[in-house]
Amino acid sequence: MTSNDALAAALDSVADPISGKGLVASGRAAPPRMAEATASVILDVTGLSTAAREALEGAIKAALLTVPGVSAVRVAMTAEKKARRLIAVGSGKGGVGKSTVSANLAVALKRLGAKVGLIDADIYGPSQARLMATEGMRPEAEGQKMIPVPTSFGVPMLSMAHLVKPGQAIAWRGPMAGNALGQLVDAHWGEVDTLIVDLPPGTGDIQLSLIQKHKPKGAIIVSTPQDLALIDATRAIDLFNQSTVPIIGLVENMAGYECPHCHAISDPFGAGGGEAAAAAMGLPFLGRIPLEIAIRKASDAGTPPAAGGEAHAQPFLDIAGHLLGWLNPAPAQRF
Ligand SMILES: Nc1ncnc2c1ncn2[C@@H]1O[C@H](COP(=O)(O)OP(=O)(O)OP(=O)(O)O)[C@@H](O)[C@H]1O
Repeated sequence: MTSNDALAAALDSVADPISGKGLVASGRAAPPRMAEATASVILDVTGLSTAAREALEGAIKAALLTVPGVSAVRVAMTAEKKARRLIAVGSGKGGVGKSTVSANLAVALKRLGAKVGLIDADIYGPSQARLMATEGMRPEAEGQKMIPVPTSFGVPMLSMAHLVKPGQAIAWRGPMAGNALGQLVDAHWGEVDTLIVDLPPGTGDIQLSLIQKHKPKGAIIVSTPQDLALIDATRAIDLFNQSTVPIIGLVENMAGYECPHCHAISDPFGAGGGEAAAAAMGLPFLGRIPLEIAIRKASDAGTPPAAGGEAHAQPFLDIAGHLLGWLNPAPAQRF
C-alpha cells in the first residue's frame, strides 16, 4: 500500500518554479491519485514556458517514482484558458463602412496600448486583408490551429481572405461558415486579449454562430445617417438585444462630407442624426466619422487612417477610448 501522505509529500518536495513553494502547497497540483501502481498528477501549468513545463514534469516523475509501490507516473497538464474578449462590429446592411471602422478601431486601440487582434468574419466578402495590407499572406499553422498574420500596425489578424485565392468566390453554407468562424476565433492569438470581429452585414448564420458559440463581450453597431433614417440599423440592434450580448454603442459613419478643397463640412443627411437616433434607441453614441475621400484612399491603399496623423486618426482614437472605458470602467467612487 502506498500512503497518500507519502505521495503528497513527494510531490510537495518539488518546487513551483514561480512561487518557490512545494507544488501542493502552492496550489499548482492536487495530491496525486493512485490507480494500481500508477500515480496521476493534475498540474496547472498557467504562466509556465514549455521548457519549464517539461522540466517540472521530469522532476515530478522522478520524485514520485521514489515512493514505494509507484511504478509509473502520469502528469496531466491544464492551463487556465486566457479570457479573451470579443467585440463584435455589426451593421444592418452592407457598405456602411463596418470593415473600415473595425480595422481602424483595432489600430486605434493598439495605439492606446491595448493587446488587440482583428478577425474578418465577413466571410462572404472579406476586405480586411486589403485594409490592413496583408493580401496574399498565408497564416501558418501550429498543430490544428492557425497563427494570425502580423500587420505593420501591431495588430495581428485573420481573415478568410488569407485562406482563399484573391477574387475567389466563397460559397459557405451555414455550418461550414460557423466552423470557419471557429477556426478564426480559436487561433493562436498569444498575448491578444481583445479581438475586434468584423461581422458580415445583416443577421445571418455567422452572427448567430458568434453569439451562441463565442459569446462576445459586447457589440458595436455601425450605420450611416441615411441608414439610421431608414432604420436598417435596428435589425442588427434587435439581434443583439434578443441575445445576452450588450450593445456598447452606435458609430455613425460617413456623417457629414468634408470638402477636400476648403475642408468645410456639409451634412447632406442632416447633422446630429446619429446621436439623436442612438438616444431614441437608448444606446450610447460612440462617435461620428466624416465622409472623407482621404479615408477611402488610405483604406484602399492599406494604410488605415487611424495609424496616421492626428486629423484623420482622431475620430477613431475617440471611439477606441470610449470602448476602453466600457471595457475597463473606473472603479465606482466611494463616499
Ligand atoms: N468615412 C468614410 N469616408 C469615405 N469613404 C469611406 C468611409 N467609410 C467607408 N468608406 C468607403 O466605403 C466603402 C465601403 O466601406 P466598408 O467596406 O468599410 O463597408 P462595409 O460596411 O464593411 O461593407 P461590406 O458590407 O460590403 O463589407 C469602402 O470603399 C470604404 O473605403
